[in-house]
Amino acid sequence: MRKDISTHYKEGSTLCFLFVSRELVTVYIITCAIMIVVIMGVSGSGKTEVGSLLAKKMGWKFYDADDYHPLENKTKMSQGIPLNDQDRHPWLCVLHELIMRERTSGLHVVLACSALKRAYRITLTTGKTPLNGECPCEENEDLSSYTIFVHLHGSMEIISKRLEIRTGHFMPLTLLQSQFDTLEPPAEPEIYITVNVERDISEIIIELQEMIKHKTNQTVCSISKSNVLL
Ligand SMILES: Nc1ncnc2c1ncn2[C@@H]1O[C@H](COP(=O)(O)OP(=O)(O)OP(=O)(O)O)[C@@H](O)[C@H]1O
Ligand SMILES: O=C(O)[C@H](O)[C@@H](O)[C@H](O)[C@H](O)CO
Repeated sequence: MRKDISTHYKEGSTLCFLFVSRELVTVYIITCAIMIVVIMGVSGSGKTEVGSLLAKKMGWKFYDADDYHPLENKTKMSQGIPLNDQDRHPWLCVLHELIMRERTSGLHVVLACSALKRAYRITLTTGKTPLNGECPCEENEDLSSYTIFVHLHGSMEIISKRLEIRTGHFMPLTLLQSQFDTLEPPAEPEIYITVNVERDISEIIIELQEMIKHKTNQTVCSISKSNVLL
């Protein structure tokens, strides 16, 4: 009869199980990669609110891409001028470097980032883009199989109502239409979840936790088994 002698030990994100019988040791190693959860969507869709709360609940790290915009980008937006591909490129490269660094930190990461176009999401995950060439990073790794895009989806009507009452933010409501015009919702082969934001935040978080758990099991955990004869 098999006896589980070590039950399990946890180191980083790897779980190891040893099963010992009279003549055989079976070693199962389950490796779950560090996940990058990008909370994306138009301005006012709730990226900061949902992303920070989700990270807090899960004990994960949280970053807000707005904190990494160069001053010129923030100035432009606050003057009511939408950013273009050239404006966003260096910012996306900085974010790519950030999530690459985080891959070795041992904690899952939540990044709130508009990531409106497919090409922007490619830059985020690979450091490359069909629009502007490669990022000037020392090393680029393709993180697409470890990245889940959570698209916060809501109507122009609801989101503009929320922005009307938001205070102390550089992004004006007048830019909302251009955000919707630029948006390319995520699609296969991207790993993504679409969440309706037109309900209570606590409901959104509960649903997201479940959906992320499900996606994580599907996409980034692998199991290896080996037998050692005694
Ligand atoms: N589910 C929700 N129900 C009600 N209000 C919400 C919800 N989600 C976010 N809000 C509110 O809507 C406003 C916009 O949310 P938030 O600032 O998180 O959006 P954002 O996507 O990060 O915007 P930006 O990209 O412009 O920084 C905030 O005032 C926030 O408190
Ligand atoms: O790609 C973009 O146009 C920007 O990231 C914007 O989405 C703003 O940063 C954000 O909405 C303001 O917080």
